[in-house]
Amino acid sequence: MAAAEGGSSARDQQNTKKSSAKETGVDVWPSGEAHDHMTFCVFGASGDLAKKKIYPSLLALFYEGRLPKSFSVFGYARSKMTSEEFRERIRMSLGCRIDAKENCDEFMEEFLKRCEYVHGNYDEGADFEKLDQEMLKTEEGKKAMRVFYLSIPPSIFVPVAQMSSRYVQSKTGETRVIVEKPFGRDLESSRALTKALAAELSEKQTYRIDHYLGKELIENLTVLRFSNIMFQPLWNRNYIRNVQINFSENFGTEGRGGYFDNYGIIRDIMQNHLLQIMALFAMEEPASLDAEDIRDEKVKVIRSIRDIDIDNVVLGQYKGKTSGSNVFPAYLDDETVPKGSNCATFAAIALFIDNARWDGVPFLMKAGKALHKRGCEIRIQFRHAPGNIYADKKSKPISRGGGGTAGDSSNAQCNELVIRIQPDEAIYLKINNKVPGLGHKMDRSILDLTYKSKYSVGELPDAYERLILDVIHGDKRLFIRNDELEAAWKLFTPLLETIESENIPPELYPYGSRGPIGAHYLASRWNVRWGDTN
Ligand SMILES: NC(=O)C1=CN([C@@H]2O[C@H](COP(=O)(O)OP(=O)(O)OC[C@H]3O[C@@H](n4cnc5c(N)ncnc54)[C@H](OP(=O)(O)O)[C@@H]3O)[C@@H](O)[C@H]2O)C=CC1
Ligand SMILES: O=C1O[C@H](COP(=O)(O)O)[C@@H](O)[C@H](O)[C@H]1O
Repeated sequence: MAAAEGGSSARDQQNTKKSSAKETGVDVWPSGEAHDHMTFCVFGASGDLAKKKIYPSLLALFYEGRLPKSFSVFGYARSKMTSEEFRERIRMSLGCRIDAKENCDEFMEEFLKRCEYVHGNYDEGADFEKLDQEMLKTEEGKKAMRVFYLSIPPSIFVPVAQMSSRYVQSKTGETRVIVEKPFGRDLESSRALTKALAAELSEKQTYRIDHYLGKELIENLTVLRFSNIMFQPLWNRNYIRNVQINFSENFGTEGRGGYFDNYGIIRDIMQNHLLQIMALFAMEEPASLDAEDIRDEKVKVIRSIRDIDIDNVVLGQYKGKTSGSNVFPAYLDDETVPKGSNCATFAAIALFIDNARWDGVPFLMKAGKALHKRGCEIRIQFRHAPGNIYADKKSKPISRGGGGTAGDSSNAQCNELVIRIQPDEAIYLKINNKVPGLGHKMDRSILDLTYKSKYSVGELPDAYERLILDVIHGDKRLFIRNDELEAAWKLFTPLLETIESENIPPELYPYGSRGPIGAHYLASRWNVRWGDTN
């Protein structure tokens, strides 16, 4: 994988000395492309994602010397504002993870100097021509790569792709386009979107972003699996009893109810983020780290997932709660949500992969909004040690008066590996261990790799930082290929059709709770206990 290898070595060689913002940046493009300028354009520049994620990530990359020496950032949207007003608006959203760093102000000012704004409609050729003219001015005749970020509602993905491909493609270098989710809302609409975009952009140019793939622990999943011999023999049905992939947020859809009601939690989180995690977890070892080899394996395993049976699904929706003087609204209290909506804000699903490695192993996914905490993790529960001489024997205490064994439930004696994706990134393994001393008391201990204790790297880069950098490097490992998308929709569309055609009512759960009780019944049906309830 020339691009990626070049990319990482170039990253490692970055000069991190923060003497001057003017000096920062890479001269030679990491993937070896012959460009000498990058123009990065955000369509939907006045929006929420641009403000929250894209500008802060670009600034962080600039600060770390990851951007090319010569670059410009364009914002494009319908809102009328001057470039100066745009810069002021960006300034308000910057800071975040770099504000405590050395010379931050200097970097911010230097970054803002490279930002320009053009306003126009999303379907007017003349407006895009104007954008092209402004870009050319900042490119000063250099060989320019152009990166377009479609940070806009999906309803206008196609016109913007059309206009940008007709009027603002780079004439001197490559053009790459980042497309945000949602990529459709079912198989049919996703195919239509893919077809319409393919008429304007080649697959090579298209970067479908799933920001979960840019998270540190997700990048590490393949490292953990394929570079540690101890995990390799264990990673299958012979040793793993079940796998749980849990996502929770401790806030509701506040402010996004209108968007959310058209999608629901299965489309918003499971069809993309959690399924991608499951694919990386369960796929066979790729032939290499090349993007196509990895994505080939992901598609294969997604295609091996058994059709989802509605009996293996629990749906929930949060209801309001009052706690002292705090009032937490119900999903249906949001004025942008249609009255009486049955949209699920929580789902739990049992999935099965019909292949030799995973035959019979339940993969339980759980995702919910307005739960008791925010987090995302993978839990791997291993089988019991066969014939375990230390297994619980309540009526037969061990000699030397130590009393106690490894616990009184079979779960307590099983090893569990937890990959905590967020917050507080960690990998830890629960093992049975003898409590030191003369007795024979055992307990469950943890081999703990908590990132913030182990690594002194400070705050980890945001997922968007990593993914934007990968686009600049032309590294597609962490982006969704069209056949992966197709396989994901093939899996979830029949389920979504059943839920919607039968208007299945969700089970209500209180805001801030652990979700509906039904999720526990689902787990026990497969002889599983949710690990995150311990
Ligand atoms: N916000 C988030 O946290 C996340 C967002 N996404 C996805 O990223 C994309 C951008 O998200 P976000 O920034 O929240 O979106 P916004 O709703 O904030 O829209 C972005 C911009 O697009 C323009 N716009 C909005 N609605 C319309 C419309 N109906 N027709 C034409 N233009 C419109 C507006 O700019 P103007 O009027 O100035 O042209 C707006 O500022 C979406 O596809 C979203 O699904 C994905 C993950 C998380
Ligand atoms: O894609 C989405 O992700 C966010 C959660 O992202 P995180 O990185 O903050 O965990 C979620 O809130 C949103 O509903 C969804 O569209």
